[in-house]
Amino acid sequence: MEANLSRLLVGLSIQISRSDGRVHSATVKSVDAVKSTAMVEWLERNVCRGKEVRQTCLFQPPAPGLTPSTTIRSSSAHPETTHPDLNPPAALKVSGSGYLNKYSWRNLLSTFLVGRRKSVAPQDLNKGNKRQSCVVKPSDVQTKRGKFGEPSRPNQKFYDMIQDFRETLEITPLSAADLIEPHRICVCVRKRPLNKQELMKKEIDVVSVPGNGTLLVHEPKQKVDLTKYLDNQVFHFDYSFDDSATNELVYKFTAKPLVQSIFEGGVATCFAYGQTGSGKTHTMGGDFTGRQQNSSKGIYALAAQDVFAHLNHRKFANLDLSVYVTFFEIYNGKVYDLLNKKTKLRVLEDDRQQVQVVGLEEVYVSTTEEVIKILQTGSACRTSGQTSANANSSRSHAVLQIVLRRNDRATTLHGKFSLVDLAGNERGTDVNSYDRSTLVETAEINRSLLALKECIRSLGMNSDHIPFRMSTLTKVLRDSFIGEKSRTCMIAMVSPGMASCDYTMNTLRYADRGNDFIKEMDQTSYNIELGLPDLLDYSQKLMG
Ligand SMILES: Nc1ncnc2c1ncn2[C@@H]1O[C@H](COP(=O)(O)OP(=O)(O)OP(=O)(O)O)[C@@H](O)[C@H]1O
Repeated sequence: MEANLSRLLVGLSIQISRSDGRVHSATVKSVDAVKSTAMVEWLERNVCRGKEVRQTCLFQPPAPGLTPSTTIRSSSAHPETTHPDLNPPAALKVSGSGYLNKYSWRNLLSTFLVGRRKSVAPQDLNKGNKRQSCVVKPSDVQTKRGKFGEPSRPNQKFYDMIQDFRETLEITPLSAADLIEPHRICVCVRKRPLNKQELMKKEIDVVSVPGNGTLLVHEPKQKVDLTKYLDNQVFHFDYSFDDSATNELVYKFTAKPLVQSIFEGGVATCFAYGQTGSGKTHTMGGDFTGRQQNSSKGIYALAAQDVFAHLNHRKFANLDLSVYVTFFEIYNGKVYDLLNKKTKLRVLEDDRQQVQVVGLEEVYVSTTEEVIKILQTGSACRTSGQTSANANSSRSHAVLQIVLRRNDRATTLHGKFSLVDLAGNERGTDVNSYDRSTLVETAEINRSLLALKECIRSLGMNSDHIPFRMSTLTKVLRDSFIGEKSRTCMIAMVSPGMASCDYTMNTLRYADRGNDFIKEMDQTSYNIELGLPDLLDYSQKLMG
């Protein structure tokens, strides 16, 4: 290349593509006419980074859907969209499979439609076609080698891509001092740390939690030509907790705000949802030290502690209330009382549609310590009856109810808080045993989780019809879904490992209720191939 022409390149703003699929702008800083290369630089989290690229790559046309000025950004205060050359259908056509999938697209939309979310540069996600990747000089994404020249972990390349991506994320972790927003339905996500086994296997952590309710899954994928790329999926929730969050922090933003509502005569429900081993019991029942569970550190005990604090508060003292607890398990559609030797109980509905669990033991309690004792007895009963404790416990729903009753003759119900450790959401095909009982068990779990989702969805849409008869779980929790004063919180737990990626995506899709805009979009059965202007138009209409 001519030296003069080379010099003209200096200062040019170009789009570069990274091996993890991100495409972003960079500036040409210098050219080497002899080597026919150019040095390009860009800022990444305030750090200047650079690469040497072949000059020929600078003259490649932009990849389909990527005009140099295509930018979609959101800021926490003012959603801002700059897309002077945005070509909607092409802009959609950026994922490895050709189009952003429905979930990425929903989240991409909600990223710039919901102003309170911080930008995680979703415009840079899911881009990984061959033409874009040609401009990357892979010096800093090359596979790192161990002592003997072998890759230092399986899937090292994906690990590097994820690390590279993380460097660009703006992290705003949730802190105890953050404001708690009132929600009738609150949906959150919690990522657990990699466990010992996963660390030993050098599992890759594929989940990032930048904060502000956002969670990213870096789904490792491979194209037909064996090129590896990340399909980065963005999800938004009311709160997202990273692997350093304590149970106390999770409690503060999820179940704690519901305690007051039961003193105001409401019905509150908190669900822990997720695959086996994702941390449901850890969150609800308390941390494990080896096999020993510290029940005082779980949401069950923290909620009980707050209930007693409220009971003694002068604001509620004149209500003259007493506290009772029930603890039961729903397994294969049947209810078993964990406070009465796992007695099987019947669920009946009277002609006023009141659902009763006949004979359920309701124990009077006056301190948190008593509740903790009851939890320990109940949990032991839950596991002692099983031969394969973990597999079985994860395939039943455990429900702790904290009931407030007036000290009148009829001990009238005042308020109720149900805390539910749901069964693992693994699909039937993923279990090891295929015998009839396992299939029945799986079908029942799927049915109840689907019913739960439908009930929460109907509740969110203020629908007159709540399909609570679809399963025993929703029947038993019927009063959680009806009435003005019902409040619900769902905590979706995810495991961070690459091996759990499919389960994690399932969990997030289940919990991803999106925002009101998304709900309305669902109702109008929108087409994911709508052009961007149509969607912006629609969103503006919705936002009034
Ligand atoms: N946030 C966390 N921090 C540290 N360890 C955790 C966390 N979440 C879970 N764990 C650990 O992971 C393991 C599995 O967690 P847990 O038993 O709570 O999963 P689960 O979802 O209830 O599983 P199952 O459905 O089989 O009952 C436990 O050893 C637990 O201590």
